[in-house]
Amino acid sequence: MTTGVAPTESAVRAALGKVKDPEIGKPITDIGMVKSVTINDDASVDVGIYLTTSGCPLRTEITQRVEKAVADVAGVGAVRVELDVMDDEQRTELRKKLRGDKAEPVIPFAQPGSLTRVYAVASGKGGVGKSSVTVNLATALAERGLTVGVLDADIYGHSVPRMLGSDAKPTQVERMIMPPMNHGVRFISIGQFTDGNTPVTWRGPMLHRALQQFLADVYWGDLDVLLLDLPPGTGDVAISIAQLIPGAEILVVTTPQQAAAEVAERAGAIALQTRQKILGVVENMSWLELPDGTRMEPFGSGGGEKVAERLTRAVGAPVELLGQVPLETALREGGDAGVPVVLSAPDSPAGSALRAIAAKLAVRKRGLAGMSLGLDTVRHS
Ligand SMILES: Nc1ncnc2c1ncn2[C@@H]1O[C@H](COP(=O)(O)OP(=O)(O)OP(=O)(O)O)[C@@H](O)[C@H]1O
Repeated sequence: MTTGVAPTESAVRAALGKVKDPEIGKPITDIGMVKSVTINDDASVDVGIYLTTSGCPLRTEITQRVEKAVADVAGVGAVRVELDVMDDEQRTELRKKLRGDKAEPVIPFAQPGSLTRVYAVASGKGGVGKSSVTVNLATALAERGLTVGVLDADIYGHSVPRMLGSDAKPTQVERMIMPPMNHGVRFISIGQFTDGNTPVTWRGPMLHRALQQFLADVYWGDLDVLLLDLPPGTGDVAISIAQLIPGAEILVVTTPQQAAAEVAERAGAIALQTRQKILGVVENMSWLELPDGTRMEPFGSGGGEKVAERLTRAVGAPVELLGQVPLETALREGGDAGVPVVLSAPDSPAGSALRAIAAKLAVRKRGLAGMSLGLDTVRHS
């Protein structure tokens, strides 16, 4: 924006202070990424930027953000961005800045005072739409302005990256893993660390260690919500999560058809055993809307409500049916195309239902999650 007024370095630096690194989510001026600012006589500006790694997949985006911010400063002519890469010392500095000086990474969500709500999405069996619900809720929450992460811990299915429409790999800065982001959602999947579609057959301690790493070594930033896509059924992963993040709450996804008693019993048993709170139930594939507007219920009806009722009795605290999501081609297509239905067809019946569930989750108070379990009473009754 050339105005005849010569641009000042402080104005350019102030503009750079508004540019955030897409992965780290902090201003580039705060994390040592601005190497130099040179204002030339012809009002053009040269900006030197340090990338965290040479293979940084976001170099183009960072360059564009910097160019745009600087070009908007009064008096600035052409903008040139020159990229450089941090050396080891600078990366260590960055890690310390983000992580503090701790030798061993800790799980931020397990620390007292953590403000991140952690929702572990579970189902009694596979194929009920657990990953679809996770990804859509995450995207809808991000749309509402929340900072959201998804950890795909479904070691059998890991479909989160596909459903979020990104095959980007995480980058690594020192021992920190930077999660890629799409549709405003940061995500990490076991699938990003395995070759192709090789199924992962980790069990027990190895799996526990992998989860611990994903929770501690990944730089998630200050999340409002972290959603965990658990493998179907109950087992090692649910127990590990409860140990690693005691405040995580369980969100149960079921279909109307599922044997309510069975699902509720298992989820309830896990919650009691791990002393976790059950956030609520989402019924998926509830009905199919026919062209004439009538509803067909291929999987029967009432499953979600029954699961919620039984869970309420099992844990002795109210468990709500948070919503019912109809069967819809747009939802499946959105998952396949990597654009969740809450974005591709937000006003479709499934898109609206999922957004309404996200709205319920969004208004829950930060930091209170899992604090009052009320389960001790149940254990003794
Ligand atoms: N409401 C719906 N309408 C149409 N298709 C759906 C709906 N919910 C899920 N699907 C489709 O059903 C298939 C299974 O869904 P998804 O992968 O989300 O289930 P899952 O419970 O996570 O399965 P797994 O745990 O085995 O990975 C996907 O192809 C998905 O697009």
